[in-house]
Amino acid sequence: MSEKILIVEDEFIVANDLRLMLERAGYLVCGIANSVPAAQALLQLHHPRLVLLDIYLKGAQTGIDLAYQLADEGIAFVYLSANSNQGVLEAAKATQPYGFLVKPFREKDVLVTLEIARYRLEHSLEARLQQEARLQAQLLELKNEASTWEETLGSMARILQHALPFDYLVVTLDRPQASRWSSLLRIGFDQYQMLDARALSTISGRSEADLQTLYTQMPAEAQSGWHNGDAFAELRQTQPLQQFLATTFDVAARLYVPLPLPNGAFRLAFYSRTPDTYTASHVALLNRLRPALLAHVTGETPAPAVPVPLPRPAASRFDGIIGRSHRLLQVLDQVAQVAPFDTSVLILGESGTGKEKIARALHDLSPRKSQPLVKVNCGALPASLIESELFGHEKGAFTGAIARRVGKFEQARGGTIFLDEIGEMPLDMQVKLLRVLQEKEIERIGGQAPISVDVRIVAATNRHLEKEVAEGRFRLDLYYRLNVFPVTLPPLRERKEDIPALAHHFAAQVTAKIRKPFPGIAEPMLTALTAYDWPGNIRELENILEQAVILNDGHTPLTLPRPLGHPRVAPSVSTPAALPAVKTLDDVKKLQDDTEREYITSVLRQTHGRIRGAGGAAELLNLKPTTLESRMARLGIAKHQP
Ligand SMILES: Nc1ncnc2c1ncn2[C@@H]1O[C@H](COP(=O)(O)OP(=O)(O)OP(=O)(O)O)[C@@H](O)[C@H]1O
Repeated sequence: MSEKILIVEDEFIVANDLRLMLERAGYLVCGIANSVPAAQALLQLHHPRLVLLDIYLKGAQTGIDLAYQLADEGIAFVYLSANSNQGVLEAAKATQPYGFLVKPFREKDVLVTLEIARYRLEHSLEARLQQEARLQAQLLELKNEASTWEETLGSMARILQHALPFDYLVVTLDRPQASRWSSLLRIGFDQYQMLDARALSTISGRSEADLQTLYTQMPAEAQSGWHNGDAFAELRQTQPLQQFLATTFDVAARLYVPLPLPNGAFRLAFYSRTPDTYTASHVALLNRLRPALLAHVTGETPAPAVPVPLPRPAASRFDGIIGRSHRLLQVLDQVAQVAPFDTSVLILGESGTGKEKIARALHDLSPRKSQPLVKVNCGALPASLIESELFGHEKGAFTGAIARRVGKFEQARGGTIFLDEIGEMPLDMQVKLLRVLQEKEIERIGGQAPISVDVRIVAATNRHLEKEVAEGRFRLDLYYRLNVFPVTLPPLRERKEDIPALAHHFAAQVTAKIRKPFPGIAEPMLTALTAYDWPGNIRELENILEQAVILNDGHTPLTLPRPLGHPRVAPSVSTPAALPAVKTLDDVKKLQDDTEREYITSVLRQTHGRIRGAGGAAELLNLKPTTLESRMARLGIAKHQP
């Protein structure tokens, strides 16, 4: 093996124990450092690929300070820590370590954690190199496309976005005769709006001349650099352009890279609304891409006088995923980034945030898209069935195994398996799953020989997996294997700007399904939807819209079917997927009437038959009492009973 490893630990006895342990396992320990400067010197000398890193060290700097440097240099690191407080753990976690070992450690845990770290390093390195090669090729291709300066910039933005996130980009081309600048605002996945001084003036209310001055009189910085969060807030105090961009586009971080040309420079300034977006690795990436980025600069054509919206790519890569909030776009960027590779992906997020939808998008964007995507709901399977469900069984393997059964892993061969609710998987199955991940082989129950399977694993959970690990319900080694590429879906309350588009989407979907006109959504309903916190996330929103459509008369805009946050009073209204087969218009009408009758009856049951007044059924249903009464008459609901 002879993998080089550095130990950064200030307790000599601990460090020495580790050294012996690692050497026994075949690692090459290239040194022991007890402080950050000592570690930096050894890093320069030996270039190890792995570092075991204590948090508290001799001197002022901690292991967390060193971790940022290690991450930038692509060196895998595993923290060694005694039980630290929550704040320190949070700070350590933010550096995205490859593993965590809590003192005192068992030899087995150290070796397993290091093995996982190596696996993750190889996979992330491989993925990074492949991604860079792809970026280079795509940027170089731009040179061959005959297009305007605007189109070239738009394509460049699209190519860079997934490796280098931004919400706004300013590109300046300095030439001895003149300088020119262009700017792009991200308005959707793969969609950008070109903004020149005139467009910016419309948005901000400042004069065009003013803006021209602001953009052109920025001192040209010679050095690359980035300002995140507080550092950007400080920069705003001294640079009026940054102040303008922060207030106009709500940006909170900036990355700046000047790329020198033989006579001039090509300058890129990326801005993000997420305060901690940029790192040295982004600067390094842009410098590596420099030849490809500059290749098209010389082939520019003059800009048209009027700003043009950039053309939309023919088909969005995320059809059916509604929303363009900054938080959702970040997730889609990650998905686009990881989709082409075989890397395992762990999708995290509260219930109903769209984890399954993202898993499908991931599969559809991958080279496996023409092969099956097989879903397994680990939470819904009894422990006794899960093994046979996943791996299959041979005829006669156990009582009741009357025929051979092919498991989900085999069904997914060449494709993707989506392990939903992975946090619910029993511990003994977790061991077997780990084996599949390591060996890429499964064994049918009662089978004679292992069967090799080429399957990409996408798992999802709404549980806090680290807590599950801490409480002994989830294996640490499996967690690290699955957590190679985590994607976290934000809850709906953190991206409220997506609510109106989602509401329209669901209403249109249900009306089309039950062939009812869609008269739009009333403004007060939209306001209430946006104000609400959505504990059930998108699924809850979808249900509300479905109920609103069913109760709607087909002419007046949709109104809330019940006060939001009010517990559902009707027996569950079926989701569109579960609607019975609807073949004729009469079926549609009957279905609508049945659902409406059921719903109104259950509300009346809750109000003990009271229609009018505060807390009455009419108020709960957001209807006029007279409207409710006439609906009840039509549906044959007696007033006094339900
Ligand atoms: N961005 C989106 N655009 C349109 N529909 C969405 C979006 N996100 C989720 N949905 C819809 O919301 C519903 C819930 O999504 P999904 O089942 O993917 O959530 P989940 O996080 O997997 O839920 P759970 O944790 O309960 O399994 C589905 O009907 C899905 O189609």
